[in-house]
Amino acid sequence: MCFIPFSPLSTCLFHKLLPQIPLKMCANSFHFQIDQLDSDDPTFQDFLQGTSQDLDINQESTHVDDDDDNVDNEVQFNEPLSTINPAPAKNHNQHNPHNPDLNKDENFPIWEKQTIAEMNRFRQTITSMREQLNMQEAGLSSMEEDYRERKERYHAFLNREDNDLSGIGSTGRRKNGVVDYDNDKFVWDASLKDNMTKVFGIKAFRLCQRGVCNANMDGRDIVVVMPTGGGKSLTYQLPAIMTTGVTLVLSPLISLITDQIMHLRNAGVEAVKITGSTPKSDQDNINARLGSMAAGAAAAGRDSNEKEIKLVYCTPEKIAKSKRFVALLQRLADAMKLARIVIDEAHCVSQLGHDFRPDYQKLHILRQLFPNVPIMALSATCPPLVLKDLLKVLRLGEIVPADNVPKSKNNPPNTVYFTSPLYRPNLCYQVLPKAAEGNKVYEEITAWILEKHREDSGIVYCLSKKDTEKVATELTKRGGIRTGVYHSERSDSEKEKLHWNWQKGVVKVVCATIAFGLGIDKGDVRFVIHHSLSKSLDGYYQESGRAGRDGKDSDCVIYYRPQDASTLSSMAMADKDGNTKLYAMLLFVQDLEQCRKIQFANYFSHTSNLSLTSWSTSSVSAHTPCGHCDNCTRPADSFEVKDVTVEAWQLLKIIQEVVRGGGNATLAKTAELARRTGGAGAGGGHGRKRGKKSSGGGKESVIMDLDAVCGGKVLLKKEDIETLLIELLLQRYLKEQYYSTAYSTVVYIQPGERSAMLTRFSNKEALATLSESMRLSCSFRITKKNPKGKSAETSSKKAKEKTGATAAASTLNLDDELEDSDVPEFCSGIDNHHNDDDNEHSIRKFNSTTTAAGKQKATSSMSLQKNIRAQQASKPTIISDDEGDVDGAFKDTGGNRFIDVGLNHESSDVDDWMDIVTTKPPPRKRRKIERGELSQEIDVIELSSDES
Ligand SMILES: Nc1ncnc2c1ncn2[C@@H]1O[C@H](COP(=O)(O)OP(=O)(O)OP(=O)(O)O)[C@@H](O)[C@H]1O
Repeated sequence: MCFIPFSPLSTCLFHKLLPQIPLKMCANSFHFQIDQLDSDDPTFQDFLQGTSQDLDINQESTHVDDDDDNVDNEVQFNEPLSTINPAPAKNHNQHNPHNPDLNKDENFPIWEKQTIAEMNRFRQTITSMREQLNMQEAGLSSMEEDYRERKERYHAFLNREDNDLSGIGSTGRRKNGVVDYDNDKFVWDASLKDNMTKVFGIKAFRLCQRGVCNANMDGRDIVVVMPTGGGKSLTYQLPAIMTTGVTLVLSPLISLITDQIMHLRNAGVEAVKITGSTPKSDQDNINARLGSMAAGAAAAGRDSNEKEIKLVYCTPEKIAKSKRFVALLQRLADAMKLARIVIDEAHCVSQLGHDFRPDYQKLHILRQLFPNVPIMALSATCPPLVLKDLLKVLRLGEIVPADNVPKSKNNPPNTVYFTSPLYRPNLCYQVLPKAAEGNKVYEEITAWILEKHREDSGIVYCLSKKDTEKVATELTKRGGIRTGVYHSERSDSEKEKLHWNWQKGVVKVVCATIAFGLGIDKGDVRFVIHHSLSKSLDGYYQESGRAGRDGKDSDCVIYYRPQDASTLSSMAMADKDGNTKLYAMLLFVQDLEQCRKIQFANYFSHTSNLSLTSWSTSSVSAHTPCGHCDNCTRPADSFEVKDVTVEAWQLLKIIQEVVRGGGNATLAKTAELARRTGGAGAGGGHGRKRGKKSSGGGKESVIMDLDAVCGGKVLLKKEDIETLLIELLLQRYLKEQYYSTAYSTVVYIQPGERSAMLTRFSNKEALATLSESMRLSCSFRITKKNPKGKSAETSSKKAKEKTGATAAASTLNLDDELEDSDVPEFCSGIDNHHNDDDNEHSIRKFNSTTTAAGKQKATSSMSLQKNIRAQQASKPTIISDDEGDVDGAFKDTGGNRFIDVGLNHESSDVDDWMDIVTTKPPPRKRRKIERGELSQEIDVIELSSDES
């Protein structure tokens, strides 16, 4: 509304000359409709030209009055009513002596000029006011829309069957001041379901999807932990299409983004991506569309038929690097058009997670830049420290469970935490023994696939790029299986082609490193095979979870042999908590008795904020065996639990002897040595004896005198010895020692902190005095009839009878023992981990459990808690070789003997050198091994001529 002071005379003249313009009288002003002030009107022109000379337009007194309902288009003459008396021309002149006398014709030219100038200024003012008002109108209509929506919700709430007026504040509020997003009724319920079916073709919510959608619709900060394939995408895509504005989704992989965009577009949802690979013209177009959303489409003059963008996908790198994009988001947020920010695979935020991405850490700016925009973090695995880190990095408030959210939003607002049962009953877990020879492994995997899933899609995860190619070739060669290879060195176009071929079923089996799979949305993956162990149980859960996303029965198989542990260990040592995580994985695969589901449940409920209920379903509790995994279905005669106290003592004695002589031994070589295989016969003397010269001339083999060292060879199969060695490692009777060279890391085993509990006995007969509780037992697979011809079942039963109580008692006893040590206490729950980062995984305890047959079996696995403590107590020593020579594996202890038994982790097929060389410390003139020969000769040491 304009207030322009006119002199009373001007008012009268104006009205007289332009009677078509309505003159309104207000309490103290006159109004002319500006619309009718047509500059082309001849009368108006006349007025301007000749008779309007007394208009006194004061530009500076013009102002906008937003409160007035008559908005604009009126000019107000804010003279008092009394002054419009026609008589007052004189008075006017008296009041305003500078005004010329209208009756004097000679003054007209001056007035004319002044008036025209004034009128032009007046017009400009009106134009600028119109613009301002248009913009305000746009803002007003969006506020009206918002208001209408809220009003509807409010009325709907009042009409709810179970409404409770004392809780009103927003939808879904209950009397006791909390919201239950999972169960309360909400005004958008019907529309949510409608859109889910119509747009996404999904008939019913599953897991916590409904609750998450409700919390999203209510503008909450949210953390969602749902299993892979659980349906996390729907929980933000559905609210996105139902709310005003755009949802920003940050996702780590371009392939994943492309996949999501494709699905959304097929569903008719307007989704776009802005990544480094988006062509500039596309980016400009998207930016322009978002810009017009921020400005209000009408104001920006965009095509009204153009669909509004509902989801924008980009990588975290884009946020970290593009100021222009961030500025655009800010404009959207200011215009209340940034509905929410979704962070997919949110565990990548944390360095403690298994997929850390540095650019995710920069996402802390989101809360700073957009304090009012809700943030949603999604993940499939989120251990407590990762969750804690995630909340910290993203500046999210304290978490509250989804069924008990305080109605008032605190500052900072609470984060609503959703978690779903991680147990997926359609996945059948199995650990199969892996043959020592590579060819046999390929043969077995091929046979397994052809027998179980001849026509199905699957993934074979391998440890190295080389392995992926080898396995793929072998599967095709041996079984005609159509395979593809995926690893980080494949080009983008190769990866894209493989994705396409796999989706279409042209490629049946993808042999890949773990780079493959994050976010792959292929529902009918019927099997996931691990050619080697995963580095952690979290990783394994995630990788294996890519099977059966459509809910149909699928297989998850690990081929395991203990030697792989060395390879993994050398890789894990560089990671924070790497060994702790690997040990959990080893406990999983070593266990032949406890249901896999229960193992997962125990692990995750202790290592993450996930309660055990995450592993229960509506029908079964977390500790009810799944009934279909290998351990639930394992025939009783296919494994035996043996008392291995003597064998453990022997192995420790051997390793002790190796170390005493200044040598090192790998797991594989210790197993060979213990069985007196790999070369010459037994010797006497100090337990070691010079063997025959090697054909190379400079090398010398020495075999340990097992009779002298440990009363004879260990009477177990090689693979059983390896299994036992892993068990001893997990129970701190052994520890690892790493030897790093420029090319690789070799893992040796050494006596651990608990070894003295056995090695203090001088001979195996003396072990008989060991109390039952101190004896050790271990489970072994039975692949053939045992040598004595007894049935495996009988022997197994006997063994169990003999050792069952022992194992349990041993566990207890060891726990007691540890109570006095100064190892920190372990606790569960996120809050208890504040000052105990290293203990993250130390709080799980594997219990013996009921098998499918309903029998309580003794387990040889001691409490993992103790294992972890062992880890902390005995941090591995890393010896580094400054020279970087491979042959630097030699360890000079200053004595006369030199023993080195090694394994190169880079090749699992290496026929490792296992000789023990007795000699004085050789002079440092050893042959430098070239890169090409590394895998074959890592531990070869050439002696000087005088010692040969
Ligand atoms: N309620 C539902 N009923 C049936 N199918 C569903 C439901 N929700 C999602 N899906 C389907 O399940 C599949 C997996 O969903 P989605 O990709 O969202 O899983 P995710 O949790 O993101 O998995 P990942 O962590 O592996 O990325 C999709 O094909 C999706 O259409």
